[in-house]
Amino acid sequence: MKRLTDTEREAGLATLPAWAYSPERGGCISRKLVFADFAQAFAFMTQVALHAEKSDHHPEWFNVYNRVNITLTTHDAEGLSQRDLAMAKIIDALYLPFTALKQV
Ligand SMILES: C[C@H](O)[C@H](O)[C@H]1CNC2=NC(N)=NC(=O)C2=N1
Repeated sequence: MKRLTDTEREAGLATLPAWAYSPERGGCISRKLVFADFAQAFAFMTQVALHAEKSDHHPEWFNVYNRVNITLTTHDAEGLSQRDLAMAKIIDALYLPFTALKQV
């Protein structure tokens, strides 16, 4: 898997406004998500995990109660690849139904 060029990365990130780019570890993107409670957070993580296993691309993540912080990078590419952008899109889509359930 090829690492994205600066132009490819900028074009890709323009379609992922919730994700922040960091040059750490050759390049990665992260997003922080909030849920109504732990059950909702873990239900979401289960859906992401099933997709990650199917596509052999796995998130680095941190969960405490209703918060999930996710980082995506591609080891083979030593930075950001198309696979990270594809995974970020899926994560955004899977998160959407949970935002409606969030208690404010
Ligand atoms: C051997 C296996 O295919 C690789 O280690 C896969 C597994 N999951 C992965 N996940 C992520 N995020 N980046 C990778 O480069 C990666 N590589």
